[in-house]
Amino acid sequence: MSGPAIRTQDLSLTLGRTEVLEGITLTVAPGSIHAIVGPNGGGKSSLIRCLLGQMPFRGTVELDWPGAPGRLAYVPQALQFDAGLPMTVLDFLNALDSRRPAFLRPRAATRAHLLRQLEIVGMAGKADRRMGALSGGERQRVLMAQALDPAPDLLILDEPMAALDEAGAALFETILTDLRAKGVTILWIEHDLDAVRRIADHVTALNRRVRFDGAPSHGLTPDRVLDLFSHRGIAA
Ligand SMILES: Nc1ncnc2c1ncn2[C@@H]1O[C@H](COP(=O)(O)OP(=O)(O)OP(=O)(O)O)[C@@H](O)[C@H]1O
Repeated sequence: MSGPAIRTQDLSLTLGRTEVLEGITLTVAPGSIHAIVGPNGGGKSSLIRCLLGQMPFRGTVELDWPGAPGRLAYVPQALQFDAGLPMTVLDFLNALDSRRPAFLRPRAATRAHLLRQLEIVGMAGKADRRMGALSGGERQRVLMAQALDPAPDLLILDEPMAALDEAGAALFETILTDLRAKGVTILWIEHDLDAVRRIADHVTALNRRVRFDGAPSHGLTPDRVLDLFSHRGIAA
C-alpha cells in the first residue's frame, strides 16, 4: 500500500473574527515528504486540523488513495500529561491498541511488540516510566511510536522534533525518509528549516495565505525566509 495524494481547494477558516486561513490551494504528492513552514500563529496547526476534519473550514479537502483507504496516523504538537497520572509508557501504548479491551495488562507477545516499537524511537529502556515524568523529547518519541504502529500510509506530524536533542532529530529524519521509501505520504509541520532542506521534497510556506509552494531549494532562500518570518508577508 502507498499513501494518498492530498488536495485542498480554496480552503479558508475563520475563528471568531480571525481569518486564520485564506484560500489555501495545495497538493501533497503521494509518497512524498511535504513540509509546512511559517511563523507562529501562521495557521499551520489549523490547516492540519482542517485536514483531519476537526475545524469548520470552507472549501474542499480531498484524499486520493491509490486503492482502499489506508491508515492515517497523527503526531500532535507536544501533549501534556499530569505528572501524577498513574500510566506508564507501556500502559499508554497498550491502551491505544483498540483491538483489545482497555485496562488489561498486555500479553507477553504484545509487551515484546511494544518494546520493539519503543526501541525504534530510542525509548527501549523507558517502557515503565510514568508518562507524566517524561521529558518533552521523550514524550515526542512516545507520540511518534504510537503513530508508527500499525504502519501508517499517511502520516501527519505537527512539529514532531521541537523538543528533540540532536540524536533524536537525526533518528526522526531517518524514520521519515525510510517511510517515504515505502511510499508513505508525510505532511510535516516543522520550524527547523535546515531539516526541511535536508529531507523534504516540497515545502509550503504559510502565513494565513500560501506564501510559497515549491522545492525547498527554491523556497527557502534567505530573502524569502526573512520575508516570511518578519511578517512583512502579511500585507502581501
Ligand atoms: N480555537 C481558536 N479560536 C480562535 N483563534 C484560534 C483558535 N485556534 C487557533 N486560533 C488562532 O489561529 C491562528 C493560527 O494558529 P495555529 O495554531 O494554526 O498557528 P501555527 O502556525 O500552528 O503556530 P505555531 O507555529 O505557533 O504552532 C493564531 O492566531 C491563533 O491564535
